[in-house]
Amino acid sequence: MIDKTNQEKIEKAVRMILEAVGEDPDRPGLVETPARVARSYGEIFSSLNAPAFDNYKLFPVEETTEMVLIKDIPFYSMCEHHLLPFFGTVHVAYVPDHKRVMGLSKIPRLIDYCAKRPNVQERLTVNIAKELTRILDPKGVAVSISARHMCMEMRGVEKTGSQTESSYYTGTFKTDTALKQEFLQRING
Ligand SMILES: Nc1nc2c(ncn2[C@@H]2O[C@H](COP(=O)(O)OP(=O)(O)OP(=O)(O)O)[C@@H](O)[C@H]2O)c(=O)[nH]1
Ligand SMILES: [Zn+2]
Repeated sequence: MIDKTNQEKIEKAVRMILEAVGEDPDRPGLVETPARVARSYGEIFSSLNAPAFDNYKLFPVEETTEMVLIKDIPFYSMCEHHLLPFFGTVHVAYVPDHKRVMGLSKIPRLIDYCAKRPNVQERLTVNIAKELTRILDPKGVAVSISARHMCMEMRGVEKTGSQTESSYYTGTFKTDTALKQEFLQRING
């Protein structure tokens, strides 16, 4: 949520942008636009004003499994260079330690937390792994992201449909080649 002062700040800025690009911010279709944009920025960048991610539950287990993998998690973020969206899917795996696992729904929540701020894809990839490590201290984490960047599609080089892939591995995913292969096989199969 954005407070009243910042809501008004964004509204003023959007009004100025509309004027600068040659629009009439007072025409009926646009009069509510600055306020709408301000509210939507409140959602799109919601993690900027949020405290550290603490909305999770850890559950004790009698025996830990091998890799826990959640794949094809959709995400939306904003490129920090152009403030245009980039979006796609995240695959996250971790090997539990300390006989505890994370509530499954909290992993997509954690991804949203990392995504809802200005980003580059590489930092988003690393941040997801670092947050999971902070929370779970697992034996290893693997994060793979495949995304489409609107700054490369609707402007600039205009490479429609191009996909940017990034990955980050820690712990056993770095040291155990077979484990990493299994992760890659599972996300690609
Ligand atoms: N590494 C990385 N680069 C990104 C990401 N999102 C956007 N970019 C790039 O950031 C760069 C910014 O380059 P600049 O030359 O400053 O900006 P620009 O003149 O708008 O560049 P063009 O997009 O090539 O027109 C571009 O090459 C974008 O493709 C990202 O998530 N990761
Ligand atoms: Zn961009």
